[in-house]
Amino acid sequence: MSCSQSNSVRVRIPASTANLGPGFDTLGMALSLYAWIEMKAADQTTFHLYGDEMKGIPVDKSNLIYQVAQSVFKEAGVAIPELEISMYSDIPLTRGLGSSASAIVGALVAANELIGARLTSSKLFDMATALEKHPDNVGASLFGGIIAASWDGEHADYIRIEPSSDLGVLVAIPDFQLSTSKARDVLPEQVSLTDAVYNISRSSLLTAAFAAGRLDLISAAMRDRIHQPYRASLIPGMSRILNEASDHGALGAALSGAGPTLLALIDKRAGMGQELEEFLLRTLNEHGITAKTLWLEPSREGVIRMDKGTDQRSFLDIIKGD
Ligand SMILES: Nc1ncnc2c1ncn2[C@@H]1O[C@H](COP(=O)(O)OP(=O)(O)OP(=O)(O)O)[C@@H](O)[C@H]1O
Ligand SMILES: N[C@@H](CCO)C(=O)O
Repeated sequence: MSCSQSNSVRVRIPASTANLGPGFDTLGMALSLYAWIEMKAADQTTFHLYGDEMKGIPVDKSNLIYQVAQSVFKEAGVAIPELEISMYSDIPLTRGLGSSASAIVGALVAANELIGARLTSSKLFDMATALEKHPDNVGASLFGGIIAASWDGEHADYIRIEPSSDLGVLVAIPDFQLSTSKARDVLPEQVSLTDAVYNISRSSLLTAAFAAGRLDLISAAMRDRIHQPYRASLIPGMSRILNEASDHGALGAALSGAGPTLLALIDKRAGMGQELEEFLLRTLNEHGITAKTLWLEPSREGVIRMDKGTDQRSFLDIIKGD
């Protein structure tokens, strides 16, 4: 592989929320919270990880970013065994905001750009979904906006929906981590036909409501019976928040991904919802959970390459300035 040692690729990847209530493993949305990855071929593999969210991430070849990059090179039939990888992230780890998906998507796209974009975005989506095991987080981080996706074990299909410009997002991020595998372990092997129909109807309605910009339907459509009730014991206060968030100004509320973050959607035309924010924090506090809130937007852009076009800043300048 003739890849100049000085060529580097820098990408910005959005966080994501998966499931959006009833759309378990299928409906995701990109969020305006980001991670950045810089990658270049090197003589020896080195890592530069910046920021509090990178604590505990391995800095050897077992690192997820390195491993994913190598899978791209293998798929494309090229060899770049040694890499210099820099990463900064504002996406909290293991909280239900798609940190693993952002790392996978960033690594896939950076590695693919490094070799001249030999793999298609559809191939990258399939590889990302195979790694993450479900398409909702990775689809949102790749393509931005709202993603409805399905996965047959080999190929992922998706439709991207442009989020309404009136849609705002409030997340309450508890001060504890909950791994996706632990949150999946509490789910039942089977659900009843009644619960399946309950979810299919709401997930279909929610997808159509997003596509049509019908924010008034979100409250009814965001209810779920196949994952949130089973995960409630892992997040004290969650059931009350999901049941009562609409009384405090939310269009709807859901567990974000596998949790523990809770997400509420709002109509920005109605104001920024201080009462809603206080309700979320107070309810979690009453259940012994401390949390921080963030006001976010849907991210219309998915992963983007930052070293093209206007942005010529160094990686460290991005960390300081963005
Ligand atoms: N930048 C990174 N580099 C290496 N590993 C990472 C990185 N970001 C995340 N990971 C791995 O992913 C794990 C978190 O994945 P997990 O699926 O449990 O949570 P999440 O992706 O934050 O949330 P969710 O999937 O529910 O939205 C971390 O514990 C870490 O092992
Ligand atoms: N759809 C996944 C998202 C977490 O990665 C779940 O809820 O388990």
